[in-house]
Amino acid sequence: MLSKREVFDGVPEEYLSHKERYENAIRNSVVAFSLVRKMQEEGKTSINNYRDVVGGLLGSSVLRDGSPLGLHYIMFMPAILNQANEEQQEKWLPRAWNCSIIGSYAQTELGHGTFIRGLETTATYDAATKQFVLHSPTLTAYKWWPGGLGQTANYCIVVAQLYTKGQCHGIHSFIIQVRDEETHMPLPGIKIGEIGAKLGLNAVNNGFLGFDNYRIPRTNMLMKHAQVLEDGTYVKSRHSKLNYGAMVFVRVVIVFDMVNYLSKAVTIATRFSAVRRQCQLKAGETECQILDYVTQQHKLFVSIAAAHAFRITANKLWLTFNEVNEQLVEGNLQRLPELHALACCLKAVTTADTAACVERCRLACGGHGYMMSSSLPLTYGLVTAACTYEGENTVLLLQTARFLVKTYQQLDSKALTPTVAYLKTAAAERFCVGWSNTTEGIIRGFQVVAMRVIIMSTFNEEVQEMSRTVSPQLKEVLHQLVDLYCTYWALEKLSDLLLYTPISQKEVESLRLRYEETLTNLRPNAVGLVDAFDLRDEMLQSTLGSYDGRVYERLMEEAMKSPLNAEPMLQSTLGSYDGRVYERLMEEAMKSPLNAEPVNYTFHKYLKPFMQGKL
Ligand SMILES: CC/C=C\C/C=C\C/C=C\C/C=C/C(=O)SCCNC(=O)CCNC(=O)[C@H](O)C(C)(C)COP(=O)(O)OP(=O)(O)OC[C@H]1O[C@@H](n2cnc3c(N)ncnc32)[C@H](O)[C@@H]1OP(=O)(O)O
Ligand SMILES: Cc1cc2nc3c(=O)[nH]c(=O)nc-3n(C[C@H](O)[C@H](O)[C@H](O)COP(=O)(O)OP(=O)(O)OC[C@H]3O[C@@H](n4cnc5c(N)ncnc54)[C@H](O)[C@@H]3O)c2cc1C
Repeated sequence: MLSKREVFDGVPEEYLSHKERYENAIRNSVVAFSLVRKMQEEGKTSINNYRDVVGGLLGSSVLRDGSPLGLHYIMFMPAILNQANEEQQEKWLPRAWNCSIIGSYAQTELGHGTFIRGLETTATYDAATKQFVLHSPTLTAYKWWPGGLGQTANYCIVVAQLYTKGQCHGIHSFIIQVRDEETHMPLPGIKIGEIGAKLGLNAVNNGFLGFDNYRIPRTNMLMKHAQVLEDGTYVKSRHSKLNYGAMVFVRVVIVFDMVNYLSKAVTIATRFSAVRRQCQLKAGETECQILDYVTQQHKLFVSIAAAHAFRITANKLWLTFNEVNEQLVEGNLQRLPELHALACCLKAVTTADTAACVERCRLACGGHGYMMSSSLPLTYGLVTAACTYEGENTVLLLQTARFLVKTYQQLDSKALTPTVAYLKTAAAERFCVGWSNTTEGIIRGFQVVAMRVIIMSTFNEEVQEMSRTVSPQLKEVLHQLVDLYCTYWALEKLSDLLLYTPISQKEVESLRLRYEETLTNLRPNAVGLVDAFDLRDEMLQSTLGSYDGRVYERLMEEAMKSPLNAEPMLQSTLGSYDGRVYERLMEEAMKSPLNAEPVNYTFHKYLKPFMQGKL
């Protein structure tokens, strides 16, 4: 539906100013998200399954550099679902869902992003008026980063330190109106604006927000988990981290988002590598497709495998997320730490790997990959941001490490949840079982090393399962992809395997050979494998990656869109296509600075005195 809309054509965004980009992004987002609303009206989507539609839309590249409405769907609504009680959901969700209000999520401040217990914004309860007073006591207390907050949102979820009866109860969430619903002017007591240009996501309208003793009704505190009663009494949540649920949701969604971007980047780079020819193996021979070089295959093929591995893992994570949430509704909090550790780890590993793979895809396209029109630089800007937002990756990995260490310490006393059951066998097998260069052997090795084992074993299990129903040819290719993913990471993480498993030098050598053989075996199917991601040209938006392979024609067409090329390249008064020779000669003549004034000053100073014989 979207690809039929002409609204996405026009001047490439790179040539627009920062302000024009924002205006363009609003125009395009309104077209895109009005389709979501239409689908909702036609019963094709509902609030319960909009992750696919909205996630697909944001990750599709139709909105190339992000959207100022993204946070409304990805965080504002999930935060209401996760943290508002039933009454509050009834009040706010219908308005949010039909976009009669647009929201953002304001947690991070100038001074604190990671350490959220250190946030400085205060929400102090005034029992006399039954209101909370929101205040930013310092510059570092200003909210900084929230997507869409600059000029777009009129509401947002604000995370602030809750004070009641003189006591601080830690951070809680509040729904806050920041702009007038009619005029869109910031409300008194609200200081709001946009934070400025960034490496990427420049259409997202990230904002800042400060409060000057700004009052909101008591009922605007999101009270699903903890409450403040009318007299100011504080009622604790069952678990202090239940308030972090929206972050867990977004971390899960980000894993799906990485699948989109990785498939896109590797489709572009693989198709380009099939078109591009460079160098002769023997003098006089046709130049080779660069896709035939084993070094090029090494750059690209692991991304094809990783895209499948991440998709399968994301689906499994989504199932776990829903299972644990159902248990939470029933009051069972047992698997919350496991879900948190899983979401942290998978968000961190998939964003870091995707960013590295997208950059490899860009390098694999040589100079042309450096062009904005290839879509690879923008894609890199989008995925590298995900390494930082929604929890900086190192910090998230430390959260997972904390969970693993804790679990390891309780190996003998506690039953292990499914995702960490491997720790028991790994602990027992360390150095006891020999190394084996098979997929299962590598997975067993990684169980000891405990990195990426979740992703690897899930990928392997799912492919084993699929193999029962697919053709023998497809089965073979799927197994090659699993093999490639496992051998690639075994070679990348050799130091860990050498340190913690009995892998020998000979086995490393044969692993390397096996890896190269798998690359060669996959080569004939490489283009077919990326075609199978089924990404339309309108989504790829790349000069290098289109299905028809017209790489060079598209590069030239795009170059001609540069405003610098708007003037005729011939730059000749005599040779223009329209034949307006004399008019052009006159137009050019009028550009002479000497024609800017009717009489030049030298006439009066030199020429006239000279002509009158006075000089
Ligand atoms: C399709 C579209 C896809 C993508 C979106 C596209 C565009 C959107 C772009 C950007 C959106 C970005 C939004 C944001 O960035 S919003 C801000 C996000 N901010 C963060 O993520 C902050 C990161 N920091 C934290 O999460 C926490 O502060 C941290 C977990 C690091 C520490 O929390 P805290 O200090 O409160 O806890 P600790 O004392 O360290 O731990 C105590 C205990 O609690 C456990 N814990 C922590 N978090 C959770 C949780 N969420 N659930 C369950 N348990 C949790 C922790 O492990 C400790 O456990 P234990 O060891 O047992 O004591
Ligand atoms: C594009 C983008 C969009 C965003 N959108 C939003 C939004 O909509 N709403 C919102 O509220 N926020 C948003 N954010 C903010 C984002 O959530 C934070 O930037 C992120 O959580 C990281 O926090 P920080 O910037 O404070 O980094 P810092 O925590 O200052 O990190 C700096 C360095 O310190 C290290 N570090 C910090 N703590 C530790 C530790 N305990 N141990 C070891 N190392 C540590 C980190 O690993 C990192 O190397 C966005 C950010 C970006 C980039």
